[in-house]
Amino acid sequence: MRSASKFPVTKSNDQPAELLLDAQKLTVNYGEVQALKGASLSVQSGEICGLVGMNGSGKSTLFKAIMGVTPAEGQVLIDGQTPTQARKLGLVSYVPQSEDIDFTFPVSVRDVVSMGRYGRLGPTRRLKAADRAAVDEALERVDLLDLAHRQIGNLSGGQRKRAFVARGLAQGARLLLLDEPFAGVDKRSETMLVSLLRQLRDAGAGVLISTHDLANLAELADTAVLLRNEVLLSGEPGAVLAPENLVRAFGMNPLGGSGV
Ligand SMILES: Nc1ncnc2c1ncn2[C@@H]1O[C@H](COP(=O)(O)OP(=O)(O)OP(=O)(O)O)[C@@H](O)[C@H]1O
Repeated sequence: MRSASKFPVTKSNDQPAELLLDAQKLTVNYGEVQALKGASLSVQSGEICGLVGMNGSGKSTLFKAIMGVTPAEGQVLIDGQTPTQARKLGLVSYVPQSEDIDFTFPVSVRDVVSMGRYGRLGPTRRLKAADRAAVDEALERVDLLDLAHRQIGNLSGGQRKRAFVARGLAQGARLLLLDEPFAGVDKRSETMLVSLLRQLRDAGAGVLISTHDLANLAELADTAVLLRNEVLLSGEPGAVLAPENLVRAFGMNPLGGSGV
């Protein structure tokens, strides 16, 4: 088990960890609703961080604030860059919740994965041989090469998630943000996604992932953050997900038991 993100993490190749996400005091208000209140968290290279909280606790808002697509008070640095700059440089890849994606859009699976290369292309957006090779490799890694021609909406839930993760692979993003990647996903896709995330982590990427699958989070994540519109607790998953903390975050223990 790796140490909490507050402390230095040493990657398997003994390279010192780099701070890939530094989010400080993020506050987001939607009119009267305070979705985020001074939330701070960090993710280092070689770290999978699990974001946990009940419905409405601000997880999706946090992802959008990190990406710079929802206005927020506070500061975000992605590999030392502002979110806008980090998106331009292809440093960060975001897989939103399925509900936030228009799957009727007339694009193929290959088109979606190719979008990961757009930041590197000129204004014509014409893929070069190296871009096509990167797209093919990403499709192969998520086992979607055979379905590359299909319209994105004509995939299963799990295949769609794999397509969006492949976009991040093709991009070579250093930081991956995944909002509920296991929701509505078949077992095979879930196993493949977990294996991919571990490979990316071991290659030095940073991963922030929200999930309701608390039972398996401690095995997947190196660190965990408990959110209830503010960060209640962050650190080693076993400690963060202790029953009494889950009761604080959810008002009950979602894993069962009395909790306290
Ligand atoms: N565009 C919006 N306008 C107004 N309120 C919003 C908007 N988006 C989110 N909210 C509110 O902000 C709060 C946080 O929502 P958010 O979607 O970030 O939570 P979440 O933890 O991702 O929830 P879930 O697990 O259900 O996806 C909720 O009270 C929600 O109703």
